[in-house]
Amino acid sequence: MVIMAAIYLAAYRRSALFCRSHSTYVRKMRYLNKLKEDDSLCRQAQTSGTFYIFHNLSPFLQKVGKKYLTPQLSAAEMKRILEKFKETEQWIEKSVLIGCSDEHVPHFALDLGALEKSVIEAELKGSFTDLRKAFFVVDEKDSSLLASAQALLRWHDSHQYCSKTGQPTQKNVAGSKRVCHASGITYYPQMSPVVIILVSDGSRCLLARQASFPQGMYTALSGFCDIGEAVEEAARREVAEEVGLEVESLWYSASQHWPFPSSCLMIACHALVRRQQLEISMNSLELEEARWFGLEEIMEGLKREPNSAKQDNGRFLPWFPPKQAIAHKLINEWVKQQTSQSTQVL
Ligand SMILES: NC(=O)c1ccc[n+]([C@@H]2O[C@H](COP(=O)([O-])OP(=O)(O)OC[C@H]3O[C@@H](n4cnc5c(N)ncnc54)[C@H](O)[C@@H]3O)[C@@H](O)[C@H]2O)c1
Ligand SMILES: [Mg+2]
Repeated sequence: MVIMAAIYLAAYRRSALFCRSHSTYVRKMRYLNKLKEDDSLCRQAQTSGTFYIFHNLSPFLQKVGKKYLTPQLSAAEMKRILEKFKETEQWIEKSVLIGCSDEHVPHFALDLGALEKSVIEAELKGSFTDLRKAFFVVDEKDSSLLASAQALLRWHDSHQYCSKTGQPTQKNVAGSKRVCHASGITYYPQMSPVVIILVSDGSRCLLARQASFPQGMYTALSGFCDIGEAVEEAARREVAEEVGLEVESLWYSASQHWPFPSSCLMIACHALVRRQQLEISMNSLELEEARWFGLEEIMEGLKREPNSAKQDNGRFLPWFPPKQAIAHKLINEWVKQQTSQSTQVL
């Protein structure tokens, strides 16, 4: 069985690599899809793949100089670590597929939460770091990879049982689904859709803060989509609920997976509100403050670092979310829009 799978895997890789009619990207996506669908192919891929490790959902990082790296362990290194703990290779079965290289080396994520953290850290010369820190200190490409790997590990951890029968669910090898064999129900990993809206009146934009935010930080309005709601409806409702304004027009900007507090799909939009009613009526159950910002104040805020925001009188000057957050992109786009408008007027 294993030999057959190995032959198949080698043949599949060869055909995928030499198939000139498709781009590298298309071949890569097809290979990943195949690994999700074919358990024996994926089990074989685990023996030649690389592993990102986590401990109770905290990713493993290594600090090299001032940089934080996210090391990938080879299958042989994984085996060595597990043997050190007198654990069998069956642990590898707990890993989930999170991507592959252009050369079709598959990448997996594995949570070693049941093993002694300090021993692994000493052995591999690094540390398991809370994602709330790790996400902001690693390279941007690595931060989105860590976020989606953690989201998938978290989903498996919290979907061990069928919500209809209470029986244990089984993951497929890639970890792209779980099945309850008693009821036949298949569960797929989920994200909660959230709209994030940068409201503008044409020359100012509206930012808000919740009491739980770090001091001085303001961001765009946001909220979870209700069941059955379209993105446009959710955006209009959230603006009405949180600041009492009516959206006149709305346009999509981009989307992002956001891992805090757990797996949201952020759908980012710009909105223009009616000029006749610009007075904010804030919902103080959800927000601590919501106000209009002019272009100059936004440009100053974008330059400000959180640790330079505190003034001598103890108050904080406004600062905005870092580049990893889609709110940052919305604010930057608004600035570009404003500055190109003023150039056009001149
Ligand atoms: N990446 C970014 O730039 C960015 C910016 C702002 C907010 N966010 C994220 O957007 C998310 C939602 O923002 P919000 O707090 O303004 O939402 P919100 O205004 O909908 O308020 C949150 C409340 O909604 C309820 N709720 C409804 N459905 C929920 C669900 N599926 N999961 C959790 N709570 C649910 C809960 O009562 C919760 O307290 C947060 O996770 C936040 O981290 C990301
Ligand atoms: Mg909100």
